[in-house]
Amino acid sequence: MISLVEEEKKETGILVGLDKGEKNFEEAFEELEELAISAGGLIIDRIVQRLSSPTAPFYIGKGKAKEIAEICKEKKVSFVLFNDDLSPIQCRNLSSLFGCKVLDRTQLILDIFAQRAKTREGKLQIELAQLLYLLPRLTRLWTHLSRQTGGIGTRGPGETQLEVDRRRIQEKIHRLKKELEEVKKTRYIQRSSRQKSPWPTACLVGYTNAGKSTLFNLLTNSKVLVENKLFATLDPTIRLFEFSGGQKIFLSDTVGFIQKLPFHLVESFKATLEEVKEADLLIHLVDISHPLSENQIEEVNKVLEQLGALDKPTILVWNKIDLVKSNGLIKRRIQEYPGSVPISAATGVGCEKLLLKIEQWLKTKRRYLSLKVPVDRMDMVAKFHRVGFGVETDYQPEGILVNGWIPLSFVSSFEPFNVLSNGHEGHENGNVRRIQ
Ligand SMILES: Nc1nc2c(ncn2[C@@H]2O[C@H](COP(=O)(O)OP(=O)(O)OP(=O)(O)O)[C@@H](O)[C@H]2O)c(=O)[nH]1
Ligand SMILES: [Mg+2]
Repeated sequence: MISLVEEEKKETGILVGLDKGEKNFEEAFEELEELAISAGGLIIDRIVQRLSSPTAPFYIGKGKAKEIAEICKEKKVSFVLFNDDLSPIQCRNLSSLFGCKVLDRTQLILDIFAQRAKTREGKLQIELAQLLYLLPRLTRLWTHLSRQTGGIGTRGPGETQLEVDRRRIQEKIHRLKKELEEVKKTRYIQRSSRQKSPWPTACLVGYTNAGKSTLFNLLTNSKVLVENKLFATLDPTIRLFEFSGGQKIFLSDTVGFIQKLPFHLVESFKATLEEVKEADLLIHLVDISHPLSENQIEEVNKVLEQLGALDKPTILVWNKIDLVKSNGLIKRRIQEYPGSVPISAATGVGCEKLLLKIEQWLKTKRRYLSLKVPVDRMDMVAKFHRVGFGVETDYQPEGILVNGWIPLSFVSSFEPFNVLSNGHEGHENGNVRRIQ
């Protein structure tokens, strides 16, 4: 529970939205408030201006801007947060009129990321995104910010770099990019050692707060931070998950997506998001209880497209079914999205079905082989054991009989041997089964 003292320490701010008549304005505005709260702010007022399009100098029109300036003075607010991105000029005009920090959606998201970044990679990426965003906005406006002592929108390079000229920022961007290249190499080495393993990687993706880390923890018995906050997870975590039948899969929990995810952020986080790009399977989690769940799917798909990962095999998972009162909604969603799976990562309901589905998918990546290997090729028997699962061996004087499930990419290396059966039948838990 938050104590009153903590409440007092929070920065107070006003939300300002421009309602251009687009659908879902209200929800996007609510999401902005959630973001502000996630960043540690306290929202004391929400102001909506209806205009068909923003005005160039003041975004919401000069009259409205003056009204807000009055409120800022009266209530001593420390920031005014806008629901869209502001141009550098709008930002400068508004902050000199309000006499406090003026933030837009992108800056806020960057700020949350800066608060959450824990690893060196995460910190480098967010710093790069902030500097890229800052560069075109580097005007006199920032001198007033540099006097602020921390707080929303000023973390990271804000306080220290603002008075530094463009050239030095560009140098820093260059350096960060180089450091990130190094990080990328390390990640690449880690990933290629995983790729040499016979087990594929599945990546949990989804809108922020969908429950990815909750499901990850449940399945892998891990303790990744779970919070009812936007962007709780920034750094990817990977664990090897073993099914009861013996198959395994690398499971990766990663950063959540959001609508209008700042472009620089996606660019800077490419090293992290490469996990998504390189994954063999995506598990797309959706909060079924969210009124805009379908929009969230679209937003996630947009980011996946930006990453070139939209065409990957994907299992759509409706999470948080424990929060849904009517079974009708769940049934409808499954009909609308054939093949999707309803679960509750919190209670574990439905997770068995999800695992079964992943297991079925894993099978499609493997083939059942049965071979007779000459006795002097024990190395191949060892390889069969290393890459296969459900492997059975029978030593006979004229050769070694082995059978089991082999990844498709390894099948050709066994082909020179006497393949007795290839993809037709398999032994599983002692039962012979026909495989399509
Ligand atoms: N009722 C209910 N709550 C859930 C369920 N799954 C997750 N939550 C809650 O939803 C909130 C967000 O969960 P996380 O697992 O942190 O979500 P995430 O997708 O990892 O979020 P980011 O890392 O921010 O992208 C937490 O408060 C969880 O306890 C569920 O099945 N039912
Ligand atoms: Mg998470």
